[in-house]
Amino acid sequence: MEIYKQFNIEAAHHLPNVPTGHKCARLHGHSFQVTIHVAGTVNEQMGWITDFADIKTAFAPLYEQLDHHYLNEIAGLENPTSENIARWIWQHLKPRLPNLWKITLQETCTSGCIYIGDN
Ligand SMILES: Nc1nc2c(c(=O)[nH]1)N=C([C@H](O)[C@H](O)COP(=O)(O)OP(=O)(O)OP(=O)(O)O)CN2
Ligand SMILES: [Zn+2]
Repeated sequence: MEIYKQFNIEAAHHLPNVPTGHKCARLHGHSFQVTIHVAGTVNEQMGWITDFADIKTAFAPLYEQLDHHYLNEIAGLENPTSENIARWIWQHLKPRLPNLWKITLQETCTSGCIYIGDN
């Protein structure tokens, strides 16, 4: 079974490697929606896979680094595309949340990224 918890992150960025004239070369902001998916078996005593609060606790240090920040200034996010942000979250979260299964990162209403690790 799979459970998830959503987080909203307000952040600014620009994309440094886009062609000249691309709109994303300019500084702009997004209300990113990050969804952390965890998979596992249901503990029958508790009736859950993992307490949602444990997902929140594991994600908290990353949330603090990302929310209301300029993403390009974060080590490893010099080119903060949806793909690179999702991968960065995975790399930092997986050691703290071993049953991490999938990260969905919605950048705008119509665009985003789904990442299940580079396995
Ligand atoms: N594969 C990717 N393509 C783009 C990314 C990305 O992270 N990965 N990022 C951007 C920009 O950050 C841009 O702000 C968001 O893209 P886009 O969907 O083009 O934004 P709009 O809301 O302006 O989309 P419209 O549907 O044209 O209104 C660009 N590409
Ligand atoms: Zn953008």
